Amino acid sequence: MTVSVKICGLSEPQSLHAAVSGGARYVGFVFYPASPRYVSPAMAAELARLVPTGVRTVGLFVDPDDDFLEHVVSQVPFDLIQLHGKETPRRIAEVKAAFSIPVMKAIKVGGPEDLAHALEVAEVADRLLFDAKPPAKVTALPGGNGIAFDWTLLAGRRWPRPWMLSGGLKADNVAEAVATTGAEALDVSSGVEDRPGHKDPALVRAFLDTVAGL
Ligand SMILES: O=C(O)c1ccccc1NCC(=O)[C@H](O)[C@H](O)COP(=O)(O)O
Repeated sequence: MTVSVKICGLSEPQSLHAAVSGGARYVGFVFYPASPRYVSPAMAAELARLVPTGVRTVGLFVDPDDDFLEHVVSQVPFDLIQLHGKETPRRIAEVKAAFSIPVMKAIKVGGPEDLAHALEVAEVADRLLFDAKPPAKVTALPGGNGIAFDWTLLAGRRWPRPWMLSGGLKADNVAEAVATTGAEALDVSSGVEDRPGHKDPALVRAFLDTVAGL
C-alpha cells in the first residue's frame, strides 16, 4: 500500500526541498498568525514556486473570513484549503463556493462523539483530516501541538471522503499509527521539527523514508 504524506508548516526552502525530494505528496503553509509556523503570503508564494508539478499545495487557515482568504489566495496557488478552526458545515460550503478550491476540514478527535461530527462534515468537505483535540490550555494552538489521539477510535472505520491522519506522528510511531487506523494519507508537522516552528530536513527525510518502507 502506498501511503501519501503531507508535510505541514513549511517555511524555508531547505525543508521544502527535503519534503518534495523525499516524496511528500502535499506541502502545507500555515496562515495562522499566532503559530510559530506562520508564513506571510509573499513568503508562501516564493515557496510555492519551488513545488514541482504533482505535489499539492495546501493553505491552512483557522476560522478565516473571506477577506483574509482572498488576500492569501490571490497570492498563493493552492490545490487544497485546510480549515483548522471551528468552521461549520455551512461555512465550509461558503468557502468552497467563494474560492472554487477543494476544502479539507480538520476534525479534532478527543473521543467517539467527535467522529459522529465527522460524518456531518463529510457531507460538504472534500476531505477530512483527523487530528488530536488540542489541550485545554489557553496557550495551545488549534493544531500542530504534536499530540496523538487514541488511534483505535479510527480502527475499522470507513469514511465517505478521502482522509488523512495527523497529530503527534513521528518516524518512530508512524508504523503503528498506520497499522492501527489503516490510514492511506498522513499529515505531520511537529514530529519533523527540531524546535517549535523549525523543520529539520533530516527529520523530514527520515519520516518520509519510514513511510515509504511501510
Ligand atoms: O501547525 C500549526 O501551528 C497550526 C496552527 C493552527 C492550526 C493548525 C496548525 N497545525 C496543524 C497541522 O500542522 C497538521 O494539520 C496537524 O495538526 C499535525 O500537527 P502535529 O501534531 O504537530 O504533527
